[in-house]
Amino acid sequence: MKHNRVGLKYAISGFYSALKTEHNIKVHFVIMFITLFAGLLFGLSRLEWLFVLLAIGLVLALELVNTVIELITDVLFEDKHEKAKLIKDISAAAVLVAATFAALVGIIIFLPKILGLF
Ligand SMILES: Nc1ncnc2c1ncn2[C@@H]1O[C@H](COP(=O)(O)OP(=O)(O)OP(=O)(O)O)[C@@H](O)[C@H]1O
Repeated sequence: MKHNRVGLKYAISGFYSALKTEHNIKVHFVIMFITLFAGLLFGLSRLEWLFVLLAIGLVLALELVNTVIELITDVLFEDKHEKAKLIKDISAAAVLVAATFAALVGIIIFLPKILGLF
């Protein structure tokens, strides 16, 4: 139990470090808060919340993994290297796929509600 608490402390510390140093994570964090606020404002259904939360969690988790992959790549390849480029570009592509899915979820759920306001 104590071990779990210590693990959680390190995980939260890792999250703060990533948030402080990674611009993309900051941007996704701001988008997350705006989306959650909009969700509360529009009174999303249980199913809509499920998709929104899944999409947000997927993007944030992949951003964190992408950050780790970038860090490891920088340690392994100090100079320019074809493989380093490939690793970073594919890792960034994984985030892009999740972010695109999240944007689609956002459009499908929020667009009809926003249009309904007019
Ligand atoms: N060691 C390297 N060798 C070859 N290409 C590299 C190397 N490091 C980065 N690149 C290329 O430059 C791009 C930008 O890399 P950079 O390290 O500047 O930013 P990042 O760490 O991928 O992203 P960010 O810092 O914006 O979160 C990478 O996606 C990759 O295409």
